[in-house]
Amino acid sequence: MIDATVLVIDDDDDILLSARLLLKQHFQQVVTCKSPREINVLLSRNEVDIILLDMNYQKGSSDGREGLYWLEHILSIDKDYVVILMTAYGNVELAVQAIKKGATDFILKPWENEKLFATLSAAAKLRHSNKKVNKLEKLHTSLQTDMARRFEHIVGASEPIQKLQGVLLKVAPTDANILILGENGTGKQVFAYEIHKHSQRKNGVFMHVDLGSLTENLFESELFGYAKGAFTDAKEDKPGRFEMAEGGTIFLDEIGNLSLPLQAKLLSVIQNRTVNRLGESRERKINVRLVTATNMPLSEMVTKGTFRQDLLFRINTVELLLPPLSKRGSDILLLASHFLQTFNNKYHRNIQKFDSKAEALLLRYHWPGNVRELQHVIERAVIMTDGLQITEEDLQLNPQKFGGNAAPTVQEEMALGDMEKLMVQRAIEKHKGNISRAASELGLTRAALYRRIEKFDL
Ligand SMILES: Nc1ncnc2c1ncn2[C@@H]1O[C@H](COP(=O)(O)OP(=O)(O)OP(=O)(O)O)[C@@H](O)[C@H]1O
Repeated sequence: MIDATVLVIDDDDDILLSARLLLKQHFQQVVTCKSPREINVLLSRNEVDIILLDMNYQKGSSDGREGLYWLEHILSIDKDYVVILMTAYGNVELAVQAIKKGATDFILKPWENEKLFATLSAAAKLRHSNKKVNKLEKLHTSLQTDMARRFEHIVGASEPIQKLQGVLLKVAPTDANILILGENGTGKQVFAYEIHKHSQRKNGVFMHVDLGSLTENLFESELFGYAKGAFTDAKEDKPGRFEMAEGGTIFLDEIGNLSLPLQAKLLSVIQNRTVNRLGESRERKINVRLVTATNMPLSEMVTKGTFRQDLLFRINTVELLLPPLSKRGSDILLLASHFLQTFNNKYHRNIQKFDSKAEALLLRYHWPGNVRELQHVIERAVIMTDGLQITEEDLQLNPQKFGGNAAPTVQEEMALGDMEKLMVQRAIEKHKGNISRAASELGLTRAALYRRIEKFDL
């Protein structure tokens, strides 16, 4: 039984009866009616998928004009209705005209049952895939809107940020590969999305892939996809992220974390602009714009032999170096006000501003965690503040972070929690704020390390 509702419209009772008898054996629901004037009511009452529409209604008419009129009317209600026209007169001209106006197919009366069934079951398939595409388009639009809301826009009026925005606007519309460098939390992802938003691909997908979180095993299946049976759990064919980003932008974050063998695999995809799903020999062409980011010093890594020079040359057609927050002057206050607004909305608060001492502290502090840290500090302050202004105390900034040498020494009776905090602090200092490296030294994932930084208020 085909899961579709067919509406048959014809002024001849015999036709309606034989259509009903035949079609109800195969289709979930069959609705019939004698006059196209009932179309509006019928379409609003039933979830109709296919409409089988006669071309002539008035006695003696055979030019099919009425049919064309009602066809247009139906498609003006919803262009995705699948309409099959029928007529007793074999008129090729009319068929062509009907198809041009959006009919899906045409059938001659008297019909052969097999032919009618074949036409309608093909129509049901078409309707089904139209519905699927519609659903996916809606999902895509809502994801895009959601994404745009999440990233909003780049906040910053300082000279370095203005310059970067100028470069961004120049290179975004080209298809050049862009490498974004900068410490953790400087806004690499925000810039990557901004590039996408100003590119020719802005209506396509923006696919973010955190390479740092992919294990060696998952890398290929996740990025390039796999064929059914390629490995035990491969129950069906699955496209990889490159294919899913078709026509859009793929943002490969933490590219400095890739091992040399994986760098070679990625290079070959970028060079050939094709992917091979695991377990499949076929090469699939890809059309994606590549944006990459890392907080690691890729040039130094090339010198040390831990990053391939040819891969670096492929990805860095244009390089954007995001400055640490402490080098952005009064952007700190702009960003702080921006986050104050965001969290006022989120927590239904109405805090007006920062008092002058709090502002001075925000400007003085050196922000090792950059914009992300500022965001967390303001969120916490919005939650904790009782008054209408955020004070120095509300910011709860750790004075140890002002100097470099204030780290505590290990004491014999140090509590476990303090010990953990000290280890985390030292690892971050040792790697100059490079979270990925500190995390790998501590044997933690980046997310786990971020949780500890939050927990210990570092
Ligand atoms: N210029 C900016 N304007 C507004 N928000 C920003 C800006 N820069 C960063 N943010 C916000 O700060 C947070 C951290 O930014 P983002 O994730 O882009 O940093 P990142 O450099 O990609 O970090 P990581 O290296 O840890 O992945 C995000 O919530 C982002 O929305």
